[in-house]
Amino acid sequence: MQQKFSLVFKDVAGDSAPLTQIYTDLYITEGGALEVNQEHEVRHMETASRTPAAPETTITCEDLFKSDPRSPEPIRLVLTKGVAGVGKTVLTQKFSLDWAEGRANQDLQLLFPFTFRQLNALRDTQFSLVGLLHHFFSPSKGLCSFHQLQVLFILDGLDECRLALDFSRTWILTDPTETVSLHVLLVNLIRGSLLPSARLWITTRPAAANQIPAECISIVTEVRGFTDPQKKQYFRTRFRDQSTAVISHIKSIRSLYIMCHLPVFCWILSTVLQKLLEQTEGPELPQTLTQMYVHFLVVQAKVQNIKNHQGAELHWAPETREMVRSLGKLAFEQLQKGNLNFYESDLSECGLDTAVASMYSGVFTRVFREEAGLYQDKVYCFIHLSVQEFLAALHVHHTFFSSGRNLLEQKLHFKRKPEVLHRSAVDQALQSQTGHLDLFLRFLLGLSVSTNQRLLQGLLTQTGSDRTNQETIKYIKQKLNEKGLSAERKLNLLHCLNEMNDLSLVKEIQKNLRGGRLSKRNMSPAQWSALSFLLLSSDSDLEEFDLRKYQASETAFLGLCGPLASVLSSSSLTHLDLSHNDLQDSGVELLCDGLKSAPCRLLTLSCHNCCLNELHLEPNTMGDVTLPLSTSLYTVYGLIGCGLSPHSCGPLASVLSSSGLTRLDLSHNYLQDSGVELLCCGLKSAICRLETLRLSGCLVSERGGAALASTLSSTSSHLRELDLSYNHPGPSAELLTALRELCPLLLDPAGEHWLVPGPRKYSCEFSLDPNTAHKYLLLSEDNLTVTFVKEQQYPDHEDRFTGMYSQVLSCTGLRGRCYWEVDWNGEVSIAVSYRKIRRSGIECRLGNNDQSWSLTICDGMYSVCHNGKQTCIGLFSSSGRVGVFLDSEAGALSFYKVFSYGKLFHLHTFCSSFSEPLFPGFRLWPDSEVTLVNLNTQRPLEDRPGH
Ligand SMILES: Nc1ncnc2c1ncn2[C@@H]1O[C@H](COP(=O)(O)OP(=O)(O)OP(=O)(O)O)[C@@H](O)[C@H]1O
Repeated sequence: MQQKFSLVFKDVAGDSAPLTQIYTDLYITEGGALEVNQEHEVRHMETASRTPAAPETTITCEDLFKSDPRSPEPIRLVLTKGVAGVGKTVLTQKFSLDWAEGRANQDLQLLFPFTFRQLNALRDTQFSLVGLLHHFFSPSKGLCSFHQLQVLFILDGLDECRLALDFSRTWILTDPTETVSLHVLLVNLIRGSLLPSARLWITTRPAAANQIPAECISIVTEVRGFTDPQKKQYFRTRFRDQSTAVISHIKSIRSLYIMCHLPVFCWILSTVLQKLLEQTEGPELPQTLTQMYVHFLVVQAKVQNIKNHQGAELHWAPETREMVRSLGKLAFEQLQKGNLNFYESDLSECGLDTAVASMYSGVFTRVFREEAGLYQDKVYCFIHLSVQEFLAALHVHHTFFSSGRNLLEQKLHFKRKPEVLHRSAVDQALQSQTGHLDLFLRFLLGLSVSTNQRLLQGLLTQTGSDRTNQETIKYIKQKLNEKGLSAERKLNLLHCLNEMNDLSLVKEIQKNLRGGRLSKRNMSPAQWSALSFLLLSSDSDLEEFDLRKYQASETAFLGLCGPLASVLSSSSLTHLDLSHNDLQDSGVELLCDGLKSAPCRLLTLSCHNCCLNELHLEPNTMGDVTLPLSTSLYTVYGLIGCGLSPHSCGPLASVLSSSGLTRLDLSHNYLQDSGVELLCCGLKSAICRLETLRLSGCLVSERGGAALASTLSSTSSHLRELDLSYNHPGPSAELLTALRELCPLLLDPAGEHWLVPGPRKYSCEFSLDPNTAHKYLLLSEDNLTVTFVKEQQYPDHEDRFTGMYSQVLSCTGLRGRCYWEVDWNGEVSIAVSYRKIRRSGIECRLGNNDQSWSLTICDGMYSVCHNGKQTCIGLFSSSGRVGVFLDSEAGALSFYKVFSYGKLFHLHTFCSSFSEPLFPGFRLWPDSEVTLVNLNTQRPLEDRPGH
């Protein structure tokens, strides 16, 4: 075993290196459901990159079989899944070598590593378990009883298994000496009928994981590839002195850096870079995905030529050219059929005879590999699906430009215009539900770039200059503006433009972002997609995107929902704060696409004050796929709602119990007891990872409080922080208080009066301060109304506003949660301000400095302003009522339009950390008036004249 696993391939020439020297630690997580993965591995990898999501439990190779002290069950079967090339095989080799060399897992007395490829070759042979072990492991001869021994079987690559593992119909076998078909033997070993005390470790790509019945599996782990530090470690080991320059080059090209998440890509990239660095000083390093694969192919060809022509550095010798073309044909034809593994018959269909194929696999060891089937079929595959897609694109490109035949449409064209081929490729890729042609398209378009064609001179026919690609670029941009395309497909089109070196869309967006604005422009769908592309490929790690920085208007926000959905589904964005936004159904629908996607790694979702009054959850439509969060958030303006209906809350519990969400802020929403009870079902699940739950002001009373208390006392709860302030838990508060040690708790203020929907329950009273009133303002006797009048004679006072702005402040500074309403007439600013605001000069204008925030209504036009930055909201009416809600601790100041029947329409929310008490204040223009409404005694608005 030491001999077998101590060396791994180091480079394309077939040189090996010690595994212990090359091996870089992998990021492995514990948990995760079985899933059917229809995603392409490369896209999956792009999505799974960036920083690992925080609360995942990582596990080391040594601890795989260590039982959880809380669980009495020993670990019998570990299922490790991971996409192609993520390092599963290398991991099992490292495990075996560490064991064989006495470094780890020494409690095991016997270890039998198998690959399913090896077993496939014996699929028609009958074996007993003992016989099988004797067949593969000669030192085990003479061994026929395992009962007293700690034994581990490793079965690598379940996805390649060609044996029919039928767990429901295979009869029970318990005798390790009884000879049976191999599939019977394996089924019984896996389900524990045969050698129940033996441990098993099965590795698989995700798509095949569900072949093993859940009841047979003790734990599921996932190899996630390299984290950023691990990527760097890999390149440090590979490049030593040159590693700093190599790492900084790779980091500068985001798409390549992201791909290095996958060890097999690190290997491909290292191979290319190593050769380029050896050949020239200061070489031009690959900038796009196509360029990297082109270099990879060139490196292989050179190695081949050097072997065949005694070191002469021919670029494309005729036999190499033929070889690449035949492989391209095979790649394309099998890609169309969806095949990743091929047999001799497949090769001969492509005109490749097996002897030639063996030669190819011997030479192109790291492009194409032949698996050693002992007696049966030989199996061939490309080292990674992306290599197959690249060669397939090469074949389609070459066929079109050399013969005029468009293989995608089976049509012959006399004029070989690139756009004709490209259009059909774009159309076909866009029609795919699964995106199976996305990468193929990227390569095909990348191959049209002249620098790539120059590198392949002698293999490819030149197709003209980059100018001939303009038609294709125009077509892609046109597609990006069309309706009905999924965010994923759009993103791929952006990648295609990148491969074609067209950065015009992205540059437009960068210009907008630099200008700090997204709202002023009416952005096209293509530009919104470009924004999401930019967000995903930005050099800085995207954990947080603060839309507020760009002053997005409501329309801008809705426009962003689509891109955000694709960001969610294809990045590891971990925190999303949508608080104080009018999501609207259409925006929500778009966002949900992203929230539902399996790779979404969202941990924190804040919907603080989103007027979220019903959480409606759709049933999981994707079988076993783990849905991190599949909510549809329905927005209703005003905080009057209908509460969570029981049927819609059941699925919420299941979402919580299948997601890694750690923080959920549902404050100021209308959840009620029934909603909270259902939420608790999810919280109690062993998988739920929620640590912080904010339910402040959610109309929770005793029943909800009791449900939360019982959840907190359950062993599986991870909750470490619960905010139940502004609710009425009643006697259940005592139960909750008793659990403070387990989970810090915010219960105060509490009381029945908080069980009223909407912010009016936070209403506060204050009056205006005559000493602050400008000389054109007259206060009523009770200091609750202010009117613009002719000049008044007021005594001088240091607090009085003087100069050109007719303003007044309240007597009282406010903190915490406060709500007030004002009736206004004419043209006014409704504002809050720190006390220290200046009282004269341009600086004192409410909203025009960093100490005040205002809503101004002039000519029926509403606008908000802080620190001189004004944003228009829209046209409404020339008189009416405005509600103001301040939650200084949450850092939110919201303005609402109040309709005559009491409903609130959210206008705007300022988010800021308010460091001092805020004084309500007003600015009035001629013929205007403002009255503070006493919310306790007021008559309904419609009873009064003028409304
Ligand atoms: N831990 C590691 N350290 C260094 N290189 C690694 C590591 N894991 C994998 N590699 C590199 O990646 C290549 C692919 O890895 P491996 O064959 O283990 O992937 P896999 O997950 O088994 O893929 P598949 O599902 O296609 O069989 C290896 O040949 C090796 O070059």
